[in-house]
Amino acid sequence: MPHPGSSSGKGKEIASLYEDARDSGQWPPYPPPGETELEKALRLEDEREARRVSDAIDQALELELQSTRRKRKEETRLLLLGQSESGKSTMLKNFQLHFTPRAFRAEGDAWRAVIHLNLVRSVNYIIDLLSHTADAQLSHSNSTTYRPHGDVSLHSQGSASPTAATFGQAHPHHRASQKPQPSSEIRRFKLALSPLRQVEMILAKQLSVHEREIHDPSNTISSGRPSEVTVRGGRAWVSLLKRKPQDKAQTQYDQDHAEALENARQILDACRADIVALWASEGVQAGLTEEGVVLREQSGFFLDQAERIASMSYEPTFDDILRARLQTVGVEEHRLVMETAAENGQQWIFYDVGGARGQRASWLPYFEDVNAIIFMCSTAGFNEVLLEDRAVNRLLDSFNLWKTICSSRLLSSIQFILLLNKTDILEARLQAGVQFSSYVKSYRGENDLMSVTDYLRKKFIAMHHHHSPEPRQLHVHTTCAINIDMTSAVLMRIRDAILVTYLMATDML
Ligand SMILES: Nc1nc2c(ncn2[C@@H]2O[C@H](COP(=O)(O)OP(=O)(O)OP(=O)(O)O)[C@@H](O)[C@H]2O)c(=O)[nH]1
Ligand SMILES: [Mg+2]
Repeated sequence: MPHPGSSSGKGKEIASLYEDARDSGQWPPYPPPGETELEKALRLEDEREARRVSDAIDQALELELQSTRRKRKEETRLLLLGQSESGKSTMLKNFQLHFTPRAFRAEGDAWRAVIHLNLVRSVNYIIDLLSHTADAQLSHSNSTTYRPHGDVSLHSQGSASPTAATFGQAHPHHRASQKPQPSSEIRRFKLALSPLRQVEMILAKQLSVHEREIHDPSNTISSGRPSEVTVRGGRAWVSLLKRKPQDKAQTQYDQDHAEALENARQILDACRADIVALWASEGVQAGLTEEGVVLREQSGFFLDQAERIASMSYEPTFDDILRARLQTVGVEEHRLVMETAAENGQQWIFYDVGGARGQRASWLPYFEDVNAIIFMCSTAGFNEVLLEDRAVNRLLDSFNLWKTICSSRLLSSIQFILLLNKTDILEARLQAGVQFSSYVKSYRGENDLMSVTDYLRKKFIAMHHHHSPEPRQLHVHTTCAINIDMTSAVLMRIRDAILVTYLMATDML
């Protein structure tokens, strides 16, 4: 909208004088000493003009504010919060799949490169881990990976609050320090799969992966897992990777890009049999067990489907896309224009944030002006530590984050939705005999999924009650965000809850 004073330089100048005088608390400005009648008449004319310009500015600002408010009322804004890997982006994908299936399907191709990079990084990680003897030993002490014998390092940070949980201390177990040299089998795999280093480089480059992410085996091994995929420039990679090689009207850059990806696919396809053999090898599995690495439970794990995914004809399925891991950096805005009959045309705006500790400061500006918060907690975090701070237990970090979010005054009148996610991993661990009570000392219930999720639900509700500045609605659901059917039932309930808030905000209820 043009500025009311912009057409008149003089008007603007006078308006600014007028503002200065008003800011200094002196209005109307004192007449200059010795003012003649003519000067006085000119001054009064200037003042009238200044007042007119200033009023016009105020009026324009007010109109703009009203229009923004009206527009915002027509949109539903949702903020996804939670620690890294709690499943925020995966939940967003579920929303896209359910409410904007056409747009989401169009992104399928773009996800292929991310899935390929996830797969290739797992392969390169295994080879590095099992062939770097000394580094591999380092990884054992630093790993964030779940260990069946419960030797994840935890810090008890119990507080006097009635909602604080008490976590068990670590029982580090030390292994003998000698480790065999890489076996001839690993050396053979290393040679056969060496072209995958190039594939990793190509994919990282095409996805615009952060430079610090480009492969460094020692970093990867010491983190105890394949490196994360983090892209630069928000969602730009999606539109870039959506283009097909046969598209007309491509720039040279687009063509080079498509060719590079095609190249990567061909190399991957040529290595397919060796990738499958690597993962099927008893020696490799024994080596991973020896290192205490459970890749199957890690984000972006695709080795079980390597045969299908590494093939030249591979098309990502929705299941694959939900399992793909792409770390969020900063805050991404996703505008969903609903395609479903009941919501057709409605706009839902999701703010998907990076959940790692270093990212959390960027959340604050989004606290104002959202209709609801969806807070995600990984229930599987009870025996895991944060990647960015291995001294901190994941569940305890979620508890503390939840308390902070609940106590924020900015959010006091916002609707809260809490999703207790990754229940599939939680259940698998409990069934494997990992005792929840060994990590959460205050837990007295049975070691099964129902009892543990019930405990967590009550704990989070109690914290919400205790820390909220004023009473507020809270909806709690247990989820497995990679399970489309289970999640779709939860989505309907979230949609209903949000719709009620939306109708209330637009004075329709
Ligand atoms: N097994 C299982 N995996 C899940 C579930 N939810 C998410 N994941 C996987 O966990 C990984 C991390 O999920 P994301 O959605 O990327 O996590 P995030 O909260 O967005 O993490 P940041 O972007 O780092 O803040 C992905 O590979 C998902 O496929 C779940 O319920 N069960
Ligand atoms: Mg994310």
